[in-house]
Amino acid sequence: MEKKKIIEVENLVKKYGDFTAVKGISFDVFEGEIFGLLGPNGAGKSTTLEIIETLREKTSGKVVVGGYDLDKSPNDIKKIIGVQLQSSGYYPGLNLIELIEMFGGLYNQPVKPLQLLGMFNLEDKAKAQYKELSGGQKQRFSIATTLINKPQIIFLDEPTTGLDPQARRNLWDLIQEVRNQGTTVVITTHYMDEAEFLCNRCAIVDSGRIIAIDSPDALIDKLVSSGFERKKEVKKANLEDVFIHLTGKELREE
Ligand SMILES: Nc1ncnc2c1ncn2[C@@H]1O[C@H](COP(=O)(O)OP(=O)(O)OP(=O)(O)O)[C@@H](O)[C@H]1O
Repeated sequence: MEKKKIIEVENLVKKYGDFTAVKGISFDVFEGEIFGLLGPNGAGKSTTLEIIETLREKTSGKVVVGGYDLDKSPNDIKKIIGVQLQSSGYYPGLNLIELIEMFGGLYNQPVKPLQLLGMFNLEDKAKAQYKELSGGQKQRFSIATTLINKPQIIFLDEPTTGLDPQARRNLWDLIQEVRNQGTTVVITTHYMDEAEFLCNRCAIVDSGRIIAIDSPDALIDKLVSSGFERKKEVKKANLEDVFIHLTGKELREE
């Protein structure tokens, strides 16, 4: 079956003054996949994401999201996407239930705060304020809020940065669950293990260009077939396995 394109990016360019941060990149995201943008600091990942999210002006190129052209129908795009807010967007006086109700009001959507919080293991924190949450809980809440307007696509910019191994793995499961429920996920990350675990396909971005795009498996196979070998023999476990084995999989932040 032909996979349906939900995001089409063609020859996207972004200049900041004389500096060209995004140098004519093109890629498609298919419906129902987890698509990763990987790359070193300053590669242009966030810029690209923010343009697709309608939060930043592009210099040139074409972007189509859910069939809507960014130049003609940015407001239609806004309605079908879910974006993580900066922490400053969470009014300090409100608890998690009240925040979800407020966003539901803004999006004109009926919400079931406790059900949403339950999906993200936050029902115990329903009456807490955002600032009282641990790092992992904050990330889970911010991903939960991306779902309030029942979007077709959510965008996650480095969702597990700064989290401990248990919280990261827990978030990976949640992101997969969101995708399994039918939402397309676009994610940026610096963690290659994360991309390998989560992404159906990923684009590797360097200095504003896409230098490779495929499934993690295919990218690895291509490197191996070129004769690449790891210098050190790989052990059957790594230090993270030791850590998880010793400290368990349960979340520690509660
Ligand atoms: N508002 C801005 N004005 C000028 N230059 C900017 C602006 N925003 C980003 N840049 C520059 O554009 C380049 C790409 O930045 P961007 O944040 O998109 O990279 P990134 O791949 O997301 O990096 P990181 O992994 O560090 O988040 C960087 O060189 C950055 O300094």
